[in-house]
Amino acid sequence: MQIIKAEHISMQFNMASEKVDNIKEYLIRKIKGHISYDILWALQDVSFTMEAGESVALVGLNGSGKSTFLKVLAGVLEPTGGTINVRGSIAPLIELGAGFDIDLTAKENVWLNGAILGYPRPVMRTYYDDIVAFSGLGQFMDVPVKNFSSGMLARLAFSVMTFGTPDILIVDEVLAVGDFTFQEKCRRRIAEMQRNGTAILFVSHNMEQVREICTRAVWLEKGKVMADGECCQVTEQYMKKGEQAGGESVLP
Ligand SMILES: Nc1ncnc2c1ncn2[C@@H]1O[C@H](COP(=O)(O)OP(=O)(O)OP(=O)(O)O)[C@@H](O)[C@H]1O
Repeated sequence: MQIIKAEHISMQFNMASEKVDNIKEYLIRKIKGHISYDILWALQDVSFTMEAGESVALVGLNGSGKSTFLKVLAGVLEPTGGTINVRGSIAPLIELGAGFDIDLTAKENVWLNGAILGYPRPVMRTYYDDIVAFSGLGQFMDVPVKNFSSGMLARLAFSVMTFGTPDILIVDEVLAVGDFTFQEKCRRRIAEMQRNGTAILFVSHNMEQVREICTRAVWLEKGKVMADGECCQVTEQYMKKGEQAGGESVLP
């Protein structure tokens, strides 16, 4: 069963092309129509489908459009063009700390995120202890998350997003900031979710991790799909191209 169907997706960003020193100057220029923008196409005519239970990696150099595409799929960004159909629930681990209120404690944020994900309070009550235990942050649950390190935030976010069995788990580079003990735990949790039928959409610059978790890969470059196919083949093509470019930028 197809759970994601994205057709001809494009995403345009307007990048201010001159420096404005303060908000007052910005507003005056904006009212006078004196703000100029460069147009950047972060995604261009990207079509993508995903079957239930599949594990797909998005690979590509910095700025190639991976996070933008995940945000579009998760409904965080409205694409400039194209259509998207998603069947089922998405647990999005996209931006570290997104979905958290930094002034609230870790405990309050667990409840907040449970509500955002649509879990009733009695369900959250049954999951709460497991979420805390998995995060390993038991003694920090009453601390506001603004005082958390990026690794602690990643632990909390991963724990909150991966309880239950969402239809699709989106993981964007979040594992990179956790320490090796937590990365190992996350890998085991992802494998367990895969066994339970959750589809995984995974972004990482670590090709070893990508090959371990995914069977298919999609390679993005300058917002376009360069290849879509068997994971080892696509990642090899992608790395070969990178080596040939000798570290040259492929930013849009
Ligand atoms: N909110 C935004 N406003 C303006 N430009 C943006 C915005 N978000 C992304 N971009 C631009 O879109 C392009 C693609 O960015 P994106 O974050 O999707 O790349 P990425 O492949 O995830 O990169 P990385 O591997 O560095 O995380 C970049 O040039 C980036 O500057």
